[in-house]
Amino acid sequence: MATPTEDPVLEIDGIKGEEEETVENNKPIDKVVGVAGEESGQGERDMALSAGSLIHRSGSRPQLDLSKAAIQGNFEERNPTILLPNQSDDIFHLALDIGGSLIKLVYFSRHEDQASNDMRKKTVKERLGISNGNRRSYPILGGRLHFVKFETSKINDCLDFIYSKQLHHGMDSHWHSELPADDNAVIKATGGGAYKYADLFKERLGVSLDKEDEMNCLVAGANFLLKAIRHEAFTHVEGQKEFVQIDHNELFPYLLVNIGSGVSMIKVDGDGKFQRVSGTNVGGGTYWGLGKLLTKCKSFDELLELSQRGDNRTIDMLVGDIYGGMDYSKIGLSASTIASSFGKAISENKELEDYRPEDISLSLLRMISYNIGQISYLNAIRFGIKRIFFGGFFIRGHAYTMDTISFAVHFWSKGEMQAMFLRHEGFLGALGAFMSYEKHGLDVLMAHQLVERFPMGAPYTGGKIHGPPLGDLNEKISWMEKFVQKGTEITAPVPMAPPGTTGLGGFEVPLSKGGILRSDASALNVGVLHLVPSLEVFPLLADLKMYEPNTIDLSDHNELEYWFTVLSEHLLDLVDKAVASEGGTDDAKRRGDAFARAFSAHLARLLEEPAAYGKLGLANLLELREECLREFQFVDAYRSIKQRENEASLAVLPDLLMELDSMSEEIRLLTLIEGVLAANIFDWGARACVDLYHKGTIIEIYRMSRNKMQRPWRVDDFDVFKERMLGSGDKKPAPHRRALLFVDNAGADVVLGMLPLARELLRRGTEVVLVANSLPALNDVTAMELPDIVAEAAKHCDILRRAAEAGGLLVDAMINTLDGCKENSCLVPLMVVENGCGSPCIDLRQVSSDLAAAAKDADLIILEGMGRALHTNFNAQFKCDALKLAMVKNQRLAEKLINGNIYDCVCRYEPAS
Ligand SMILES: CC(C)(COP(=O)(O)O)[C@@H](O)C(=O)NCCC(=O)O
Ligand SMILES: [Mn+2]
Repeated sequence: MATPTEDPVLEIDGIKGEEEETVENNKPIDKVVGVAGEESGQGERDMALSAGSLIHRSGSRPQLDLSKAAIQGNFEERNPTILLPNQSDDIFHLALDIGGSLIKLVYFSRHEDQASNDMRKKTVKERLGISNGNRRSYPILGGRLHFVKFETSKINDCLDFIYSKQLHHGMDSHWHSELPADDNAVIKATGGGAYKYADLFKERLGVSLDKEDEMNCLVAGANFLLKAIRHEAFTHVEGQKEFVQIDHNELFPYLLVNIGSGVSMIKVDGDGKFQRVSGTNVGGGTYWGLGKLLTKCKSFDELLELSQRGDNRTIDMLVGDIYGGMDYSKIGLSASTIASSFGKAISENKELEDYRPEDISLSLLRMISYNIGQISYLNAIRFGIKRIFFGGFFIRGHAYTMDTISFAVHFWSKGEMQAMFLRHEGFLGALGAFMSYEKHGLDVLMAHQLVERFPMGAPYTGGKIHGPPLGDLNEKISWMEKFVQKGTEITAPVPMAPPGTTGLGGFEVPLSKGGILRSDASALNVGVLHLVPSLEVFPLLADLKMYEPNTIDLSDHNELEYWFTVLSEHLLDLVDKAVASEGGTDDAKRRGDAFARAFSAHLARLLEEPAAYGKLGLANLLELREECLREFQFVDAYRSIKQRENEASLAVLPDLLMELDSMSEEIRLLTLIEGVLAANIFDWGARACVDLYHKGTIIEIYRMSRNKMQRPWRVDDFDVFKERMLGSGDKKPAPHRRALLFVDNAGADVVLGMLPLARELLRRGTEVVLVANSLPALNDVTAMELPDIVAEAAKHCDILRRAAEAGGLLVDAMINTLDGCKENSCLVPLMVVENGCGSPCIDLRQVSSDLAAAAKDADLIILEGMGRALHTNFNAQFKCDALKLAMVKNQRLAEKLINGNIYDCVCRYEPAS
């Protein structure tokens, strides 16, 4: 049996961390499930202990209040501190939904970081007018919300799990094991099991279950998910998932159909405003109960799997059976319509044993799903509701079930209504129970503060615990090694029954494609939700509703296959670099191997079902790769390459600056833009460029690239840009107030390309903010690395030095400034902010609050590189002037996007719209 994963996690954290919650080094009452004292857990605990004395405590029940949460951190921190100004005391940990077949857990854990004390960042913040408001000055808070499920029949495993993580205690005893457990500990719980198992919880864990109304919880959970998670709802028609963007203002009313053992139909009119308008006793329990009796199946999933090989025509009475093979066209029924589920069994002289269990299961599944779809439709009609969301563990991500329900809704509504499903369908109740704590703060969070990630395990196990929790990375790797053997079965497309056996012969025909039906029926397609209260929408987007970051939509299968091949081919080289970056040790090699397996498995899964992880664009794939590297603790695979290229480029920078200074303004501007485009060739993420590096030194390649810069470029708006910058004739336009320069790669790209351009803007009186990644991605320069690079460059350039001083980038110089050198206050500053991401691309719906603050006074943005200006944001429209600069380092992209060739350049200038 595979080891466990607890996958869907809401992380309340500046930048993500490890997915697995750590396990405390506590002694068990009876049996500990988990790994004691593993490294990260101990670290987390130690930090918590040392900071504990700073936290104000009271005797009241611990609560979590995320309202007005804001990040407080510095460039050096991996997990910047989040301050919760309204967080009064401690936090509460756990909420449960104990259903007939599954127990769902939502629990919160938090970890601490040191407070930020970075002078450099503080000054930049002051410059940018970012205030810390009324934040309290204790060093907290980051955390995660985890989602886990167990089979109810294995409730003891669940209790062990809760015990091993000490989830049943408030934070005090969790982090201070010497403190006595809280005798009055109460856990919010919903579902029938909250009553049934209350005594067991008291007996085993000494906690009381505080029962929450199930409907209340379902609605609260659904409302939260539908408002806060971008790709939560989807339609499922003929095997195809389509994500539906729900406008918050148009969400209500909707019909929530929760299909558990029985079925509830709830009309939802708002937060806390709902009415159970109907239901049916024919639900998941009926399918499983009857199915068990009729087929001797041992589990729900086994029964579901059987249905995939079934042919219901052998047992259902079809219209054609009654009408001699003819349609009953007068009332619109085709011969293949089910006239009566199981109806054939009356007329045939057969016993139960004469029917195939597969056929019985399919007939049952169709009977129940159609029936639920039909009753839901009738209720929607009754209340004039257009949208129906289906949830509950009956569905469990099973394609055929969803298709059947969708078909029924479509059929009866004559296409007027669409069934929709929820990716986190199984956790509605538990999430709602969590939200019933007095102050949980989740409801103030918005879509842009949630980032969904897909750590290994999540897509396959859907948060299901199969054994003790994964403790440390080592265990995860062992699990990966086992997983990969099994994973070949899991990830490879499931061989299906020939067409006609599953879909044909029914109540009209939902044409599910065979290959899309999966045998692992519990695939919920849920990832990990990181909750990052500090993220904001980039305020300069012209129209958020119209904004789509991805230029390449991978729903075109050819495109998908092409990019998958590119990424697969790149994998070996990447693993080499990653392993080398960690000293090439045996441990690094093992992790490298695990990373390669994990990433390949992701690719295989996505190739099989591109919508498995939500809406998929190229940017998501590139980010997935970076996240996967981090999951296996490769912090910065290109670290030494970046250093080497920085050094080489800094060495030639003074000569370049001298050369530039000898030019006229016009020629200089052109040379600067050429320089940016030419230096963008240093891209370790592009196959063609990596091959180039074997053929020459950095400086040789740079020269070659510069010499090839012939205008016109493939996209060439330089003249319009020049006019805006320099004017024409006597007209001298005012300089931009502030420019945001989204920089790309380390080395020549930033040092010989973007820095000289920044210098030119500074010289003209424009404030410059260099916007760089928060976390490493390929050879992209990070915000943490930039100040040193700028400081080095400033040694050879007065303009850069003074601007960097004014922007607080040079710490020593800044101290002088503080000592009384007033002169600097009138200088134009050069600053650095982090963008909030760790990917070669950028989704401007989710950027750091620092960047959002810096954007407020900006009237020019310059996006540089393939990732930021082409793969994403090529079509983005801005409220201010925008310049997009990139060299296209991929032949196919060049053909598709600009009808050109590899190494062609893009200089797209778009004045404020
Ligand atoms: C990963 C990248 C977007 C990085 O490009 P950059 O933003 O550094 O210009 C780019 O290298 C890329 O799309 N690479 C994959 C395509 C290829 O190897 O041809
Ligand atoms: Mn890059």
